[in-house]
Amino acid sequence: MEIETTGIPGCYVLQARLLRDRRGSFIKTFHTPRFEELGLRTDWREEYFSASAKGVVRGMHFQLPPVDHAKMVFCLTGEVLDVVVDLRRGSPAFGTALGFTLSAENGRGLYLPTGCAHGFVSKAEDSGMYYKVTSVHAPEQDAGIAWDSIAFDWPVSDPELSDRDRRHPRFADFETPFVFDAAKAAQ
Ligand SMILES: Cc1cn([C@H]2C[C@H](O)[C@@H](COP(=O)(O)OP(=O)(O)O[C@H]3O[C@@H](C)C(=O)[C@@H](O)[C@H]3O)O2)c(=O)[nH]c1=O
Repeated sequence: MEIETTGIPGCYVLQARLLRDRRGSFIKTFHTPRFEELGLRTDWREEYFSASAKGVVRGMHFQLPPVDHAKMVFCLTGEVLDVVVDLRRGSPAFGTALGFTLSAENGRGLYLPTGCAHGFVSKAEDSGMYYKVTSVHAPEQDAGIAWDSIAFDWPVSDPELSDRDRRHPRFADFETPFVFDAAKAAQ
């Protein structure tokens, strides 16, 4: 596993080693000693996956304090354009939205620190997204901002959305509780 920095402090592209043989491929998505070496969190509390049809948008999601969490995501089937927005007041990247193509083919994942919103658009007929998060699901603190209220040029204009995702506040109206701490950017 190698990591690449992004324009959002503490948010990293995870480049897993993709091993191929005549049966198919093998990708390791998490290795405790390697994550510790890289200064990333290893205290994952839940994992889950979802499948999305082409053109579906999910997001932009995060959990509110005190049950906010770091998150890591990989795309196991299909392909997504994965999107991250920095919601941390005082961050040099506050409000910055970045997109990353994740697929089983490229073996790329994303590590998001606390204080970032996450979403994606599915670019394939069946995109499977796999997550780990550092706190358990808390429905009351499970929050979001509207996918189309961020500074990001989505490749879709009228995507399939959940009812919940239609109701999120706009980024400009969201009073963020997250504060940037440079010493803990990846936490
Ligand atoms: C996220 C989550 C949802 N659920 C339930 C709530 C609901 O009935 C059903 C589907 O939930 P959602 O509509 O929130 O699923 P979804 O829109 O796929 O939510 C996901 O979106 C992406 C962008 C993320 O970043 C993830 O962390 C997660 O928030 O699953 C849980 O029971 N536990 C969980 O951890």
